[in-house]
Amino acid sequence: MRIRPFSEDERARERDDTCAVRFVSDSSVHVPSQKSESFTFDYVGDQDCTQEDVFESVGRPVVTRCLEGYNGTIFAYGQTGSGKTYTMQGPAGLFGGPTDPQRGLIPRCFEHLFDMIDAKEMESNGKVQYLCKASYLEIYNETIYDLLDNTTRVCPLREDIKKGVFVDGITEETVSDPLEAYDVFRRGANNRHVSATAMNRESSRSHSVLTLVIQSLASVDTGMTEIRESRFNLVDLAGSERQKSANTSGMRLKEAANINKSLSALGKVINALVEVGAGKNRHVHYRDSKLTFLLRDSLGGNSITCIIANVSPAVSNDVETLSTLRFAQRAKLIKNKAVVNHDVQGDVSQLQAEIRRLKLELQQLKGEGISAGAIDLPTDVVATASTTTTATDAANPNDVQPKDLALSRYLLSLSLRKLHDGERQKTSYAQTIFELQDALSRKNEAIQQYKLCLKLCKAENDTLRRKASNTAVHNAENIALRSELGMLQRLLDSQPGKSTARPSPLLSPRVGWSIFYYHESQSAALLYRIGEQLRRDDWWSKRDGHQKQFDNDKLFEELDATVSTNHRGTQPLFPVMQDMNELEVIEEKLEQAQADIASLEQERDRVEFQLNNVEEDWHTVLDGLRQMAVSQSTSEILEVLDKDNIVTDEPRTAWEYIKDIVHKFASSTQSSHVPDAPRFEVDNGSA
Ligand SMILES: Nc1ncnc2c1ncn2[C@@H]1O[C@H](COP(=O)(O)OP(=O)(O)OP(=O)(O)O)[C@@H](O)[C@H]1O
Repeated sequence: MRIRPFSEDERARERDDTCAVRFVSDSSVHVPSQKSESFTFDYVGDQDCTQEDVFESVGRPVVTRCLEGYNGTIFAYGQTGSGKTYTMQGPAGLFGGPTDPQRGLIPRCFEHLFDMIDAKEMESNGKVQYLCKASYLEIYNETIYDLLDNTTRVCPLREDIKKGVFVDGITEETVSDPLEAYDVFRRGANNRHVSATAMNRESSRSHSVLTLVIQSLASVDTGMTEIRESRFNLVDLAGSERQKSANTSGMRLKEAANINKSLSALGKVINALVEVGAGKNRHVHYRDSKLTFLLRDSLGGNSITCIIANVSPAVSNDVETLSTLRFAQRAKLIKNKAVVNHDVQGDVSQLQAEIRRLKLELQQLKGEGISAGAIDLPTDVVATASTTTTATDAANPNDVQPKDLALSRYLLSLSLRKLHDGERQKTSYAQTIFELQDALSRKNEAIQQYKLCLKLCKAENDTLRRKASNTAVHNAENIALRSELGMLQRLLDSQPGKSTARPSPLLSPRVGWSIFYYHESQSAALLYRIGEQLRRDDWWSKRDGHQKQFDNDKLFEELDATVSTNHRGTQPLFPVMQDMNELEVIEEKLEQAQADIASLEQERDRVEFQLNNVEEDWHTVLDGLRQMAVSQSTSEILEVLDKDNIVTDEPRTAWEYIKDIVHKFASSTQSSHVPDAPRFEVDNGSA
């Protein structure tokens, strides 16, 4: 674990420069502001830890083992801006060469690697030769790019039984000294996706993997050639970040989402491997991300793997720091099984010679009382040895040379390696079987889901069938209703005084009920109900998707058109209600009309009452006039009436009428005769 120094920004922002991580001992720490959890690591570098310190504790041992033939991987893991790139490469843009104290782990590993290669080659007097090839890739937005190819070529990830997981078509450049290796590294690093985020001005937006394939050819005494090949991965992961604090958007947000997704896949793989290590039966989802699939061997297989957990000293980052420490602590529980990757080659005569020597070796071992079983040789070797021992013994028992002992050890090591390889193969087959079983169970789940879907579809189908048969019943009912309508129509048409003309929509059975417009209200009410039934059927038919059978809307329109053209100038008995709203409007109008009628009737009563009063008044007037006529002449009566203004000017006809009556009374001998009360002409407007 490595804590980087405070950055300028953090110094300005934090209230004091107390480090968020406290040392409990040389190799264990805790984060006081969070839960007091302690973490123990192989090495803890504080803020003063140098690049040299990191190299000595991680780089040197791994490079040394890689030269022996082991695969090796070094990861830098941590929150964005925590110092991963600084640790692996050095300060941004620095490729200053072997003298720069700030250069990171990668350049230092190159230097150590080639120093050791030189030393070994010299020591072996040319019997051992090394070959180094470098490739450099990045995983950006879940796509693998070859960083040594300026065309930013996308490379597919493939799997092969012999080669394992590999990047197809990636550029591999042979490097024979640190300077050539620096050059490859510099070119690739310049092609990386880097951009400024709120947390880091030069944030790596991808995971980068620099791989050195180290091969060695060594001539052994027997004239055979031993080949060793190891892969050394130097991985600078992209930093995890919280979207909120990273303040990213658009493309940056997509990058961040992909980074977080692949880091979460890495976390899950680590967790699963820890559980597998604890004896649990877990499937490890290497294929969930390109990163975990590419580095499958480094994570849980044949590799010596180190993770450098980079953390920030700032208290404001303590949540991320805690998460990094927990990740590293879990990863530390994984136990990989690293083996030397070697093979032996030789021509036929060399191999035959070796077999002869091995037989002698066995013979000697037998002579020394060491059984093949005691050294756990493969049974086929033992069998071959026992069939040939007697003959060899008899021929020349003293022929065994002391150097055959070395050969025997070699044979033993070969056998053990074979066993080891067998074991590895068994493990890999077991893993494949496990993966297949997992895939199978997922397929089974999918099949179950399909079955469920099928069941639901069938149920839906049955419902539709049932509805279809309901529709058939409705249709049958419709036909019956139509024939009933036809019959009613014929009945009504045959009534005297009724029109026998058929409206044209009757040609369409569905519109048969338009005969309302020609029928008595009793029949029309019945037909109206039938029509409503038809409309309801029509709605159900539509709902069930059977509206194709009748284009009812058109028919109803046709019906309305018929109403307006064919009703022979009379109002239809029952208007066609296109919808309930129209019905409501008409009902409202009806209510309004009824209210109007009621108020008119009131008015009529009032007027009738006044008329009665007027009639009574007239009787009184006539009585008065009659009495006056007994004692006074016509002119005298008229004079009195005129003088006292008894009869006003309005209406004038009343005055004329009174004069007429007075004359009549005067001329009448029968004073009891009472003329009728006058009738005034009332014009329509003044009612
Ligand atoms: N040990 C250190 N000493 C001095 N400066 C450091 C150290 N570690 C990191 N820095 C500085 O901190 C800044 C961020 O570091 P760096 O870019 O390595 O972070 P990172 O973890 O790679 O971030 P990202 O995931 O965003 O790429 C850089 O300016 C770097 O130079």
